[in-house]
Amino acid sequence: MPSFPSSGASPQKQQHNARRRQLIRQQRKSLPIASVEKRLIEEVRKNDTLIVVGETGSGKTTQLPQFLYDAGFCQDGKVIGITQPRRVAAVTVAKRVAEECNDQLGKKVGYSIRFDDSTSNATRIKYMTDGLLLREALLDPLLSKYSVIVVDEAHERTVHTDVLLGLLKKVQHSRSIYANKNGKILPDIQHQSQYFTLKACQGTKIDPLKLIIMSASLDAKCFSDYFGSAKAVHIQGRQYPVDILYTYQPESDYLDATLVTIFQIHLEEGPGDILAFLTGQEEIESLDRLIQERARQLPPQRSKIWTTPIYSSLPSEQQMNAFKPAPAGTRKVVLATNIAETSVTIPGIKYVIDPGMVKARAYNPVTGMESLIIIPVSKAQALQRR
Ligand SMILES: Nc1ncnc2c1ncn2[C@@H]1O[C@H](COP(=O)(O)OP(=O)(O)OP(=O)(O)O)[C@@H](O)[C@H]1O
Repeated sequence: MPSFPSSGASPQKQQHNARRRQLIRQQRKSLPIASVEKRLIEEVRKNDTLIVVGETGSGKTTQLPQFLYDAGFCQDGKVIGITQPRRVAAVTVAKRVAEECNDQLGKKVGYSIRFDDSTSNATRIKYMTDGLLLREALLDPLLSKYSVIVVDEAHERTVHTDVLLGLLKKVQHSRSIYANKNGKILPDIQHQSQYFTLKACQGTKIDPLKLIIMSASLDAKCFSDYFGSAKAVHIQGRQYPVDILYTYQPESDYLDATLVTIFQIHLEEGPGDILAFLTGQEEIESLDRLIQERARQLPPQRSKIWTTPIYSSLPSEQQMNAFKPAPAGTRKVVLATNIAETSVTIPGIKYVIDPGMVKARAYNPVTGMESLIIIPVSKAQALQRR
């Protein structure tokens, strides 16, 4: 939780808070993105659309909005909006950034997802799902309260993200016309729909909309072409080195292989929590049962494993358990679907097991129906899981 200089806090608590703030400052400084802050801001000033590609963990999601805020992009009460494909990412990142700003969630930094809105009039850095921004655009077609919109994890290419990108391109166009005409609606506006949208905003000061498209693994050229040769910036480096170990042969039963690997790590490797990627609730529950059974057969001092699931249909409060630290001497094993793949940082994870499968929606042209099928992950997804 964020810490505040509270007169009521005990000296130990104040000391703890000061140490935590110091640690967060150091963590922020050590992120690869910290060394390119100036350059990024210059590029955003020069270009209306910017594509930012950087390794997972380089600090894009948490730091760039803070750089933009510090550079004055929230003057005149404007808001920086950051979209995420998943609710859990919007919530956890907003909490982290509020803590980094040493502020209460819902003040300078907040999140807004369907049925849960932590923002207030003071919010200037707003994390939200892409679906939520689409809904906002129905009420305010120029998205006039935003100075910058950051579309994060654009490589996911969900229907919402793709529709949003098309819509944002139009919004940018309308806003630049409006800004160039000093807010006057002139009769030379061709499309009626554009005319009415602009007319509704007559008298309000509207600047061009800055758009930033981000990911660790997107095909920058494809996005750049779509946005009229938009500039792409690559951020080099990651926060921690990663060793990647593969199985010699493909595993026919990846669930069993995951179980074996979890116990190999637990019994043979040093401390650190484990994150295993599975395809859905059923697999997660069945692996959870198998882990409990096997753990019961271990000697008491080695049986301390705490499993915690995270998948989209799990209630939000239960999803948050995955972010809690394990009791001392216990190893946490997070069993997750691809919900934990992007923009979600689970503290304490040292080992990641990726069987390389995902449950995806697929259209069957023979039956004319959509169904969920288990398929190998894309390269982009595999990169995100590292
Ligand atoms: N909820 C959190 N709790 C603790 N630390 C966090 C949290 N979120 C982020 N961090 C820290 O901030 C660092 C940068 O995370 P950030 O999400 O900004 O990176 P990113 O480049 O956007 O990665 P990705 O491509 O996976 O979204 C992480 O490596 C971690 O050290």
